[in-house]
Amino acid sequence: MTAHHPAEASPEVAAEVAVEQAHVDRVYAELEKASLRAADVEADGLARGRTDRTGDVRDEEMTGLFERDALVFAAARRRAMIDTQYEGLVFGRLDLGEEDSTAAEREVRHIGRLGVRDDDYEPLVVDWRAPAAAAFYRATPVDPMGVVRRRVLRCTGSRVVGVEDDLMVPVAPDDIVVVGDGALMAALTRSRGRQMRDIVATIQRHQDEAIRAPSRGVTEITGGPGTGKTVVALHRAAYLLYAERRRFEHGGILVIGPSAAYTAYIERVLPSLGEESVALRALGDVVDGMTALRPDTPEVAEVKGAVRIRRLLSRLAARTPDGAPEAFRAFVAGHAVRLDADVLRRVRAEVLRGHQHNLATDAARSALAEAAWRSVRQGERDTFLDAFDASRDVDEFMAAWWRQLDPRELLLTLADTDHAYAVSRGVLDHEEAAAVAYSFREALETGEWSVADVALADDLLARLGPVQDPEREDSGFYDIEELDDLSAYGVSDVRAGVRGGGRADGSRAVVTPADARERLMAGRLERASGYAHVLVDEAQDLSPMQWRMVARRGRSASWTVVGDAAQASWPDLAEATRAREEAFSGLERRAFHMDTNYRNAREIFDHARDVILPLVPDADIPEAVRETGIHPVDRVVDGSLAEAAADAVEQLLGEVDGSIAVVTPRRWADRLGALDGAGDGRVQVIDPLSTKGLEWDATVVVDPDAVTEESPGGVRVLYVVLTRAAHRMHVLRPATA
Ligand SMILES: Nc1ncnc2c1ncn2[C@@H]1O[C@H](COP(=O)(O)OP(=O)(O)OP(=O)(O)O)[C@@H](O)[C@H]1O
Repeated sequence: MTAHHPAEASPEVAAEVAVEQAHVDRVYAELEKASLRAADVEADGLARGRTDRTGDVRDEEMTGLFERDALVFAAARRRAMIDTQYEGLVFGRLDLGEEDSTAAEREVRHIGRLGVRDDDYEPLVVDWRAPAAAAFYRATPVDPMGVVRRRVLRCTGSRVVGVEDDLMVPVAPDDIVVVGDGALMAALTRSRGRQMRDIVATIQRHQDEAIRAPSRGVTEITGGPGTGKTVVALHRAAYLLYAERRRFEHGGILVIGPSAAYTAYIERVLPSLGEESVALRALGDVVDGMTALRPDTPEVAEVKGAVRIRRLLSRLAARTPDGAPEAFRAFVAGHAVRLDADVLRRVRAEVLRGHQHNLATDAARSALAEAAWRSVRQGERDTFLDAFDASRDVDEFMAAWWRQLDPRELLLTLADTDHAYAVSRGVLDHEEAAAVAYSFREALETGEWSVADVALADDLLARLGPVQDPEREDSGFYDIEELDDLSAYGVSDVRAGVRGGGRADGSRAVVTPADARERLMAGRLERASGYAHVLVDEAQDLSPMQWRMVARRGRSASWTVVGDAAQASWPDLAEATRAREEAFSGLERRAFHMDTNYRNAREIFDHARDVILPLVPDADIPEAVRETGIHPVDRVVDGSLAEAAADAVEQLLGEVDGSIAVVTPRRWADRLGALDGAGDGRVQVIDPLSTKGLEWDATVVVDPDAVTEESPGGVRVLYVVLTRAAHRMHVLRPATA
């Protein structure tokens, strides 16, 4: 499906390719030289610069040279990575000048993933994010910005394999050759792999405006399916890191997407643009120390995601923990002290008004001492308090009465239905409380948290504070070395093995109850760290509780927020919008709307549009730019659905070069699982919700009515599913019994 191979190129194209190849060769040669030179400089150059100083000027020269070479050296290393994994380092060229200029009068400027200069400090390649590259993306025939011709180079590693030109002036000067059918169309018709690619060579003008918008405040990017929202947002992250490197390298950029399948899908885009320092997190992976892939049922997800659950969490956090003593009895300074349950409850409530539980051990001890003194009031107060402080009985009591509480432990208490009823009185009805209790029993059976649980744990973490290490005195002076071994503190890398998405067939691993609990409690929950910029994709899907969780990580951040309401799977948009507005309160806003669908062939998108519009008349419908003449197949299957799906896959494997998804609701997942990995790994079987944000060359959509029925967002989720295919789509419906 690739449009041009050098072998097929006309002599005219071949000549232009040769011209570009000569320049690309120069760039690589320069990088090679600089790489060797920088290695030398690294070895001894800097030291010589310091000792053999002949004055400030020389010193500065040396430093300047070192810095430049170090940069180029880093660039050379990055280039090695780019060559092995991505498309070419140099991807664009501008010919700048007057409409009737001659070659000698025109400036030629090459654009690439990073900037490279020659020995004379002349730019051989301009970084795509530099102001000098803006015209590459912004020039149009209406506003050419001095550009006569814009050229996109297609490279494989260091080899130029094709060029695509756009003329920005009505008539090309005589010595300018214009070849190709336009780079954008060539890019869009290409086949898709398992991971998203960058679009750095073909960013469109309106996309560039969103990418280079100032970082301040909140930048909202909206638009229908396939309009490039995600890819634009990721290029924006790369741009911000370039334009304001100091600020963003310190605070960092957090990118949040809907699922682990999504983060795995997009994870190559930023490294391909030279940026690796961005934190990519799925919604089940936002809180350090906890990872969740499992979805709840739509009903439970709704209960866990709505703000009213906070009342329940607040009660959980304030409760006297299970197993805590009901009364305090001790001899202190010769007095028998007795504090009953009521007094203890009052002391606890009083302390929690001003402190987070896990950080309040000292405050609780002091408050208890005061209460004890009030109950005695004999002798010297200070003597009493000193004795209280030194008492072993008090130590023992405190260890049981005010032990450290892990948010996850509190959540798991809800697995007990009676307890769930008790703490949810007036907040949840009986049925809801029972469903929540059931969901935590599922966690205890599977050893897996649900995605919605993560936001609940984070809320509790904000109330309780992080769990504190056991007192240092306990571990003894000579044990200090062991403190480096974090496993002794229950810290393990829970992030391992998360990639790759949920199990499409809904199967469960078998685990013993003890293993399950250990897995649920593994690692340590960490307090939210603040980021300088937070980018939220598929923002329409965040529940109010998830917005609160994300907001804790962006208290002083600027934001990029990407979404499309018509693709929402969260049912109460109004409540979610309120929670989101709280996160952004007072920040300046700017909005970008994308209205061209670059993904779906028009025939496929028309099909999806006809499904959504009758039910969501105000859906944001983009214009699909690509027509193929190939209509999707939509048919009722009389015989076996699994066989029909296998046939469709077989056919599509012959028709497209790239990736294929079989999207199936839960009820058919078992029967279709065998197709996963077919076609040498080109075929993926996936559940409807996990398709959010992803795309394939072709899709087989199984039982669309069941997709709607099983999904929290109903037809909106079916709309997501029907807009994932770039080139071909089969929709298979079971015959009704
Ligand atoms: N300027 C461009 N050049 C080449 N490809 C592009 C361009 N803009 C978008 N695309 C391609 O269009 C497809 C859709 O982009 P993307 O996934 O970012 O859309 P989206 O708006 O986030 O979609 P959705 O909301 O449906 O998940 C991707 O394959 C992307 O690479």
